[in-house]
Amino acid sequence: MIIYRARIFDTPRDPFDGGELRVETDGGLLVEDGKIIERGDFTGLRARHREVEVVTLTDGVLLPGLVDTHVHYPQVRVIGQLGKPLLSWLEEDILPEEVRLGADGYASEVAEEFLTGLIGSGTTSALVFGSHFAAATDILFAAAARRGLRMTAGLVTSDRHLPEPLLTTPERCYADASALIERWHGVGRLRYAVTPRFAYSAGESMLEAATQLIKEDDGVWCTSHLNENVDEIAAVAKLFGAARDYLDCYDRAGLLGGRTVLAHNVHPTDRELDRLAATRTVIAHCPTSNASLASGSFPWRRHRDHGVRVALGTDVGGGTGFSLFKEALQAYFTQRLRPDGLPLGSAHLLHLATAAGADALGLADQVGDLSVGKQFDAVWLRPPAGQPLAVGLRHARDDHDALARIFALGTPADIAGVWIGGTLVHPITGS
Ligand SMILES: O=c1[nH]c(=O)c2nc[nH]c2[nH]1
Ligand SMILES: [Zn+2]
Repeated sequence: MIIYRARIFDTPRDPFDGGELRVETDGGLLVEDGKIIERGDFTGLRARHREVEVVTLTDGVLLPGLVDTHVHYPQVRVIGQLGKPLLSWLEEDILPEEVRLGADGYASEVAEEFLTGLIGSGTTSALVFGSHFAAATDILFAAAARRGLRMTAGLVTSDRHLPEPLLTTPERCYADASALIERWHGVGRLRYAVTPRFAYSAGESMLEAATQLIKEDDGVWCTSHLNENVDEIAAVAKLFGAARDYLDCYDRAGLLGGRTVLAHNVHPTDRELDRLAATRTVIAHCPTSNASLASGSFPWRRHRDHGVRVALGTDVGGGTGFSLFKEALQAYFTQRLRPDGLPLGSAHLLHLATAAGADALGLADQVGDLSVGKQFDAVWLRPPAGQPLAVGLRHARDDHDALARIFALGTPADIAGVWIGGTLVHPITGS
């Protein structure tokens, strides 16, 4: 057993529904076998457990592990290709890089870089777009198992409009994905997600192959893209003549539901929002990507008014990095700039980057906050002395203000420690 002593912030209840920032100013978490078994004021906890080792994290703030609901493994080396819209960005910058993952050695290096980027940014759970190559996707799963990441991922599948090496057939998709499910789904912290890239590149039979995989193993997840860019939406409408709208391409195949996460939805119709809510399908909102690719600004109020579940994704490499602090801040900026924008405070941002993601990924019983019974997935933010975040934390008016400083100023360089299931996965430096 270990007691972690820290200033602890988390949001067990959604601030949109009356929840508030929960704070332990000098708190303690008693952790056994990776699970939090007691929580409270440090002095009281210590008095009840005098023999237990104490890890002192009192400088800085301890947060729940961050949850990224949409991020692309093969794109870590091409983050930051600025100035293009979705389809030309994919064709010119992204897909040529994704072809390179056909070489296993290349894929192994990229997998390590990807996981270092995620974990070093405080992300402890993620829904990850794998590679179009089964071997490269297998390499990702193996690397994530070694690092201990709580990861849901899958083989990305397409049968049109992409470079030939990235294409497959519904039969091959089914066989390759079945083998990966057999090997990885439910192993440790890993799960499988069927991953048709988007309706533009995955035709009806490819979507149906995905549905068949889900039907055969009802614990398998599903992820794809939706309504990101106006030209993409027009192209999809031409390809799926019988579909009512973009969402209907997935709906007709039977892919919607509470274990499906669709990225973007920047340009939804009201009918699509109704249908997303009725099926409990989650939208992964990816604001830096939406701004960088000029896809549009996320109509979050309409999603809320319709009752659609929304979580946060970095969408690396359309997004500009792995940090969910930056991503949440961009979500805040986007809503500030919209006439109908949702007012977001720092507690909303923390909830979005942690508990909302855990709920979206069906992990709310395990992670998302630092309550008793949850796994010890945690991020220790301890900015270097004298840096703006250290100054900001010292001069913050109150806890909400301190949390706002974290979102405004926090970067991976401020993260001193990351734990997943009680195991330190990103070293505590200099303490
Ligand atoms: O943001 C995105 N990134 C991608 O890699 C992609 N592929 C299809 N649609 C996409 N959108
Ligand atoms: Zn994406």
